[in-house]
Amino acid sequence: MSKILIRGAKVLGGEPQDVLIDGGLVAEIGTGLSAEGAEVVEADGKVLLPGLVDLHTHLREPGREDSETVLTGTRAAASGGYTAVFAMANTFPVADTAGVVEQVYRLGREHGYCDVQPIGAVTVGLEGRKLAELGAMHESAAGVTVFSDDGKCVDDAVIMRRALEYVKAFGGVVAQHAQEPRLTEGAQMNEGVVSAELGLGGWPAVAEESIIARDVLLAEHVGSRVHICHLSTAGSVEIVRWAKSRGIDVTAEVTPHHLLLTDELVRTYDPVYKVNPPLRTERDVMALREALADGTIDIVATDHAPHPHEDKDCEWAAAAMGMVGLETALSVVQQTMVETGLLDWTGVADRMSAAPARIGRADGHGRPVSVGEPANLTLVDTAYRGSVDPAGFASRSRNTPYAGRELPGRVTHTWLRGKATLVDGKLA
Ligand SMILES: NC(=O)N[C@@H](CC(=O)O)C(=O)O
Repeated sequence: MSKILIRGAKVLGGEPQDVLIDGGLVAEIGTGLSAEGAEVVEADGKVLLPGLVDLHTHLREPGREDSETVLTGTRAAASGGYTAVFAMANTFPVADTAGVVEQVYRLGREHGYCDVQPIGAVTVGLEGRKLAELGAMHESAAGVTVFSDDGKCVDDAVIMRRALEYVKAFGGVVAQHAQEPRLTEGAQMNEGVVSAELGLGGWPAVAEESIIARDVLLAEHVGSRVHICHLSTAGSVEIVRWAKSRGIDVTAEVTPHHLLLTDELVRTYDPVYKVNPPLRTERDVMALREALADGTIDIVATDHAPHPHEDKDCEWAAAAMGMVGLETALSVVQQTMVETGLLDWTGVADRMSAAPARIGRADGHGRPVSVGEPANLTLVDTAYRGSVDPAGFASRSRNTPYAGRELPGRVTHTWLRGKATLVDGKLA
């Protein structure tokens, strides 16, 4: 395996240093390191971060290869600086058996762009009625630790309780998509001033918050760990803050789009802004940013949800929900969290690498950038300014809300165990 010398990189935004990769590991860090026998990458003051880890990605394979595959999704991940992604279970067939999760896991390893850690469904067929074979998925070659019916809420309290009890036995975690189904029947967007004006069915904050409140109490009751997907409201933040102060073992994520965009955008009627949970208000956005900064929200997760154009380029009500996110996540976080002074690069490394790896138990990922650790790394040109051009995406889908928008920062290199997956912004 080749030697690589990354010269003059600001490790986690600190003073420029050289980082030598050898044998798939970080071999040396210092100034004026010898380049003998090594390929040199001039970092020129770019920021070096641990490879990013996404706890919430939709790769769509098997079943919806028209929107994404494990190959195209992991190429998109490498382009965005990711070295590991957790693949959601809402595929066709659903990832509710050892067979399906092993297939997805194996495809990730074969392609080699980014490690794929499958998430197992909580219930058979995501139907919410009967627990899936959680133990068998954990025992399989895929070693599933995270379980989620994402896209659907595990709304039956008894099923949720049983799932929490079951995964406790092997240190797993249930990642809840918090959406009370009856309160969101016919819902099209955030319930508020804009939905009233547009006459679109409202999706109340309480539909999310009531499930989070129930589930942190259930987690406390059974002494298990629960993770809350894509928090979108100020009230959800308050509940998670309260639960953590009580010592409940809860973690939470926020998506880049909920850190930046609001429901005002729905006035365009452009379904690119249609997403689950919906874009909320400015007040919610500010509360989510503060919660990510103070650690109430543990991680940024993309909820990368690719859809083919025929599922998005239609009238609002008929359009699919979701946005792609892997290739723009770090730029949105730079804009909303770093350039606002809410997080430094050490904080970003925690929220986008160390903490998601810890929650999902992704071995070898989210490790500090230090000697002896696996060389899972990403190099970011933080001074770059440019507008987003979806035509350049590695993802098979183009449903980004940022087309034509200027965002800061660009990932130039990604290394997975010392092997380059992205070089000068181009996939290896
Ligand atoms: N986040 C989304 O808007 N969409 C997700 C599923 C979901 O959470 O509804 C998808 O799979 O497309």
